[in-house]
Amino acid sequence: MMSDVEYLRSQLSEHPDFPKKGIVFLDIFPILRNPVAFETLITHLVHHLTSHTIPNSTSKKIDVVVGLDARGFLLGPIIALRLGAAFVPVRKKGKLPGQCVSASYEKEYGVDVFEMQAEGIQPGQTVVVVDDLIATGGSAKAAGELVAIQGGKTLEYLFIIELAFLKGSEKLDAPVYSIIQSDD
Ligand SMILES: O=P(O)(O)OC[C@H]1O[C@H](OP(=O)(O)OP(=O)(O)O)[C@H](O)[C@@H]1O
Ligand SMILES: Nc1ncnc2[nH]cnc12
Repeated sequence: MMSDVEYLRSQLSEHPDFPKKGIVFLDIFPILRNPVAFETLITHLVHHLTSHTIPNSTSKKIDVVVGLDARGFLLGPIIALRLGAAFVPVRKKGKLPGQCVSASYEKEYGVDVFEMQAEGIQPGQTVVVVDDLIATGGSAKAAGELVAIQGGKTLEYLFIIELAFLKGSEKLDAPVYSIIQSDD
């Protein structure tokens, strides 16, 4: 029988030269189109978070799930509801009302800015950051900075896919958990 990981990997689709030449785009949407695969994905991530497997974590209680614009919004709220935690979005600059904190991050061309509402995280709260994929780690690093500015403690960064050869996890201030690692 296939493991969860093998099953989820079999559901991904690869798109060479998208959105531009030289990039192999890994598409998670086939998983979301298939309710059995989507349930397997969410159950796998929630089980990971609730089964004492976060390295160096003294408490398994998670106060806040932070999801990254845009595909982290498809996973974060579901995980937060299953944990009984808050969901807080990180959005691209200029989209969130009220007082915000901001952090810049590097994209392939130039810089972009992420924001979080200032009341999103209280000092001392425990946080996991969720996104579909980590490539260079720039987006996740900026999200971690927003958590730290607010006095939150990031316990872990969670992804479906890690492009391991880019070593994005080395930029981050907490452990990374990814279901699928891609080495090319
Ligand atoms: O590790 P990094 O090099 O920062 O790249 C990872 C980010 O890139 C993708 O989003 P993208 O910036 O394409 O934006 P989108 O979610 O709006 O499509 C992906 O969903 C991550 O958020
Ligand atoms: N190769 C890739 N596939 C999907 N999303 C990405 N975001 C950054 N790199 C990506």
